[in-house]
Amino acid sequence: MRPRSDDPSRPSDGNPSHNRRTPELGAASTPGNLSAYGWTPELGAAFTPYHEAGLIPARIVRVDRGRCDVVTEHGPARAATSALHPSDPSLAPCTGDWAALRPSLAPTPEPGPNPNAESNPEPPPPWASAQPSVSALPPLPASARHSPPASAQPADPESAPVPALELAALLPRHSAIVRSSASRSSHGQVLAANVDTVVIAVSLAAPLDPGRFERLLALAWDSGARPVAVLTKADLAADDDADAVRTEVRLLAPGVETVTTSGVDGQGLADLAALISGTTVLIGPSGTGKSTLANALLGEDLLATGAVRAQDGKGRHTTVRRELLPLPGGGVLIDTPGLRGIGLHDAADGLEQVFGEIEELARDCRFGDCAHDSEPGCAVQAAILAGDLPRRRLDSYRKLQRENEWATSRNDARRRSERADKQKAITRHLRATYKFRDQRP
Ligand SMILES: Nc1nc2c(ncn2[C@@H]2O[C@H](COP(=O)(O)OP(=O)(O)OP(=O)(O)O)[C@@H](O)[C@H]2O)c(=O)[nH]1
Ligand SMILES: [Zn+2]
Repeated sequence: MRPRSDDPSRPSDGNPSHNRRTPELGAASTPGNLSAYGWTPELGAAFTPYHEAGLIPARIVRVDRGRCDVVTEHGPARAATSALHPSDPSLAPCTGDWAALRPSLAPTPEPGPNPNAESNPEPPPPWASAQPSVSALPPLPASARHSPPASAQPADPESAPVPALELAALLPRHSAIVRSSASRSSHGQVLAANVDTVVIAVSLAAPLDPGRFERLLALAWDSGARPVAVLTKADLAADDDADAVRTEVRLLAPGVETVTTSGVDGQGLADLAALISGTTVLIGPSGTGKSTLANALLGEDLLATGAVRAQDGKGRHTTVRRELLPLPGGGVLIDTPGLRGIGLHDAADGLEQVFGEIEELARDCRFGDCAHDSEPGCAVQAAILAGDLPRRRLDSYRKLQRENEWATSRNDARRRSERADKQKAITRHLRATYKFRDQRP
């Protein structure tokens, strides 16, 4: 089992053994430190130009206003995100992103009381002399080194000192979990980047909601990651009921690996650990046991489960910390609050994959644009009549398509209006320029 010393988000709890973290960090700060967070030779190759420019690679652990927690070869650090301001929020830095860091151009204020710092002064970085393998990289400025928050409460970003590092660029993502945005804006919001495995939790203690499962499956496929279905709370289900749900899930998700688990008797947890690889996220309805699974995979109670969850001012339960945590068997787990209760966004490809049998039938419809209603020669309706396709599947497909089209069209409308705004701004600028020129003597 890997030592957990490089875990940037482990809360300090006053336990003196945890306060010995800094020297341990040094020991773990070989390039292997970053490979525990998913660094690969391919990323190394993609990073070459940044490396040549003197930038250092990092993975984003958590983002808050203007700052983010990252992990680098040298250990955890804090970096400003202000140098990156993409007009499309879906390109904003997010948990799981790989980034290139450079020393911040912003003046570093006097080191004041840092709410993130531990009470004991930090010794000089042990990697500076002990790790020749990393000395080729610029060492982190002292003020950028970062200790995990002293409590689960996130530090007030306004009062924290300006980090001495900033994100200079994000590496291209190979996958992303995107949520359709809240009503104020119509951009998709990326909840996790560079995800390899999406674990969809389905509770055996409640009746299966096929539509909800199909929606999550579409989202998983659409992210570019590999879905895995986990049937949780096996201890609460009669064997026959569990078998029925398993059969239905396999029908809904052909080719998707399925495991049955219980957080109470531990069944299936090792199988799940063996099934996931790379960067993993857990999605599923509230109360299905995601935190319980996460804790089992992590081997520690790092994430709050239902019983001890904090409540925010609105009386809602919230998972307090946004995290990216290395797993004992390799790989990392991302658990962000937004991943809970996720919707659908631009997931057309994922939907076609989930409803592959309908797409296949539709190829035999007489009309290319058949809506599968009452068109003559509709192969989909024929399959329903013949009992080969449950009507519910077609209804669910349509419902999710409508939802997806709505999210997509909102996004398109937004892009159009942004283009128009930009054009107006240019016109205004030109007008002002002409006016200035015309007024000159
Ligand atoms: N009997 C039984 N209870 C479980 C199991 N897994 C989780 N629970 C309980 O179910 C409740 C919800 O579990 P969580 O792990 O917090 O569920 P969650 O999916 O993380 O919930 P949200 O954070 O609301 O999304 C808790 O009371 C757990 O103790 C299980 O396998 N068996
Ligand atoms: Zn048809």
